[in-house]
Amino acid sequence: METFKVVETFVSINGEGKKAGRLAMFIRLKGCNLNCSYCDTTWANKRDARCELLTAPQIVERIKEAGVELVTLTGGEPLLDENVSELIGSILMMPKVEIEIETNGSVPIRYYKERDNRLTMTMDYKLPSSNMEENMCLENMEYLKPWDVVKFVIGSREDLNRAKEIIERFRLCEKAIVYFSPVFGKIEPEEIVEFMKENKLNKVRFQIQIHKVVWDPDKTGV
Ligand SMILES: C[S@@+](CC[C@H](N)C(=O)[O-])C[C@H]1O[C@@H](n2cnc3c(N)ncnc32)[C@H](O)[C@@H]1O
Ligand SMILES: Nc1nc2[nH]cc(C(=O)O)c2c(=O)[nH]1
Ligand code: SF4
Ligand SMILES: [Mg+2]
Repeated sequence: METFKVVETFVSINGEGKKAGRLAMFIRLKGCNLNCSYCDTTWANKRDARCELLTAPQIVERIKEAGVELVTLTGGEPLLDENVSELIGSILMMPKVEIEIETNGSVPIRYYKERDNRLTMTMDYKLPSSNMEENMCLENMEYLKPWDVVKFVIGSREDLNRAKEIIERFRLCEKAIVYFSPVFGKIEPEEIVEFMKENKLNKVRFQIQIHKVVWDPDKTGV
């Protein structure tokens, strides 16, 4: 049976996005195809990162034991695993369980177009300060569902202007739920809110990573 490279599993409150504040079980898969300037989980992307090789039934068992109804599948970049659909399918077999996939915007999401709102894509659009913008898979904008999230992680004024441009070009606020989030410690959160006010970004939501306020920002497993 196929196995998945799992660098950590833990229960915490979801600290980001539409499901923020709810208990969630995190499944973090190893490895990423990008190298964002601000990445807070570079340890999970290293070739020699320690991981468990778990089958889908083993992962499902952990979720059942934890008794949570929300699963956040993240990484690294979770959609790089060629068998990830099998894992998603197994998790969705559990009644009541919802999955949110944190994906970096560079991997096609079209394979997941037949899905209901128990499967949410929380997709980043990587801005200039990440140094990864050229890797964005723009066709993904056509495969967003109204319950999906597009997240702009913002580190500079240039990022803010670019995010606005992208939102307008792809009419993102009509297609999905749009979030602005500061690169932790890199930009004054207030600058983002001021930009939203100046530009009347009524449909954009602002967020801060809650887990970095509750715990030490460098702590893993929370
Ligand atoms: C660690 S990534 C893993 C999933 C996927 N690789 C991605 O980038 O979406 C999860 C989320 O954390 C965000 N993130 C990473 N480092 C951050 C930082 N220093 N400040 C704010 N958000 C950060 C990413 O932009 C992404 O939205
Ligand atoms: N508490 C908590 N919430 C999160 N939401 C998305 C996370 C991620 O790393 O993808 C994350 C994380 O690492 N911790
Ligand atoms: S895509 Fe996600 S995991 Fe990969 S380097 Fe960027 S923030 Fe880190
Ligand atoms: Mg994180």
